[in-house]
Amino acid sequence: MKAPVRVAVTGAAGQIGYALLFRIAAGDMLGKDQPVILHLLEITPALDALKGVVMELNDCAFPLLADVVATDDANVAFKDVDYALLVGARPRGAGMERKDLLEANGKIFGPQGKALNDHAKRDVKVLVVGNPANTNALIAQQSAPDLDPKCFTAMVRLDHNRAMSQLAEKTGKHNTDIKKMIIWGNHSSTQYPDIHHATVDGTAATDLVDQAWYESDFIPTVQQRGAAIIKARGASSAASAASAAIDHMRSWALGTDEGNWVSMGIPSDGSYGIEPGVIYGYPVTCKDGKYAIVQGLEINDFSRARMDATEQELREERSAVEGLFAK
Ligand SMILES: NC(=O)C1=CN([C@@H]2O[C@H](COP(=O)(O)OP(=O)(O)OC[C@H]3O[C@@H](n4cnc5c(N)ncnc54)[C@H](O)[C@@H]3O)[C@@H](O)[C@H]2O)C=CC1
Ligand SMILES: O=C([O-])CC(=O)C(=O)O
Repeated sequence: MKAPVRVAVTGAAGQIGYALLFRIAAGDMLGKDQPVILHLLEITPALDALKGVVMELNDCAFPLLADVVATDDANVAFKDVDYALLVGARPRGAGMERKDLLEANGKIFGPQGKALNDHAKRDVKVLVVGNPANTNALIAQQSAPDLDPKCFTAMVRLDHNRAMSQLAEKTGKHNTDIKKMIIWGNHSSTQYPDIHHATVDGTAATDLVDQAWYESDFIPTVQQRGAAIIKARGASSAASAASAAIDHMRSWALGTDEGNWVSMGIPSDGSYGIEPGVIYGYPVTCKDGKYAIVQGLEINDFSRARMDATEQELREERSAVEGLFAK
């Protein structure tokens, strides 16, 4: 049996937390041979609710759950952690854009970035889920000068999965037939779901669907899916978000499949002409616990305009939060 690894989850008593913790403890994220110690962070008023979640975790008698730490202190929550899923943040309501949450949520991520800087393992893998995820990840990263910026990622995997599902439905195929989907940019309504490199059961996706459907149906459906869920459910996506978080971390830790890639929000290194530093959705392959941007893809004018628009939004969000980087 492997030695246990430490996995921090913030907002552990929230909706996504409730859909996430039990799957991590069951081995869905890091494998059925990897014991985990869960470190659960909540705000003080939610500690009672968190106690109930811990009771339920214990009641599952999971073979892989080695221990649980429940706390309202980020310094305790991030002590020696190998993985950190930063979920705890307010969700948006109907009629809001995710960036409207920056004021309420941005201030959470400076102190948490600093606590990670001071206490986490030096190769910690951080996934920011709390919205607006890309810019919150930037705030955390900028507040952790002693950690490699590559430790910090934001979730665009839910968008990636949504895009695969839409394309599968349109072409009458299964999700597993879709390869090489891309979400470029921000987890927001400016994100650019790109099918120019995608294949469906080995055939180029662009040969199977027409431009009108791509432009006027597929792209807006994927961009607006979060809002559509809020309208239908009266609450933002939780189970699908938790599932995407599991997918993101599993790909990063255990690797991507040969001949395929996934989308991750990562600090830009300037690839594809994107402003260095902003946390931008890129196609990546993962191996041995590291991700690498897929290079050399041909970008046409249609794609370029959309990649630039979502980059522009990320630059604006960055300008708005520079005061929130913790020293
Ligand atoms: N990146 C993505 O694809 C997605 C992101 N989200 C975002 O995830 C976040 C969480 O969503 P839900 O779980 O549905 O919300 P929720 O309101 O059910 O749960 C959030 C939890 O975070 C806790 N919390 C608040 N501040 C905290 C702090 N400083 N430290 C630790 N915990 C804290 C709250 O007490 C609450 O229990 C929201 O910002 C939502 O917009 C949701 C879906 C997809
Ligand atoms: O739309 C929201 O606010 C929640 C979210 O990020 C998503 O479902 O993609």
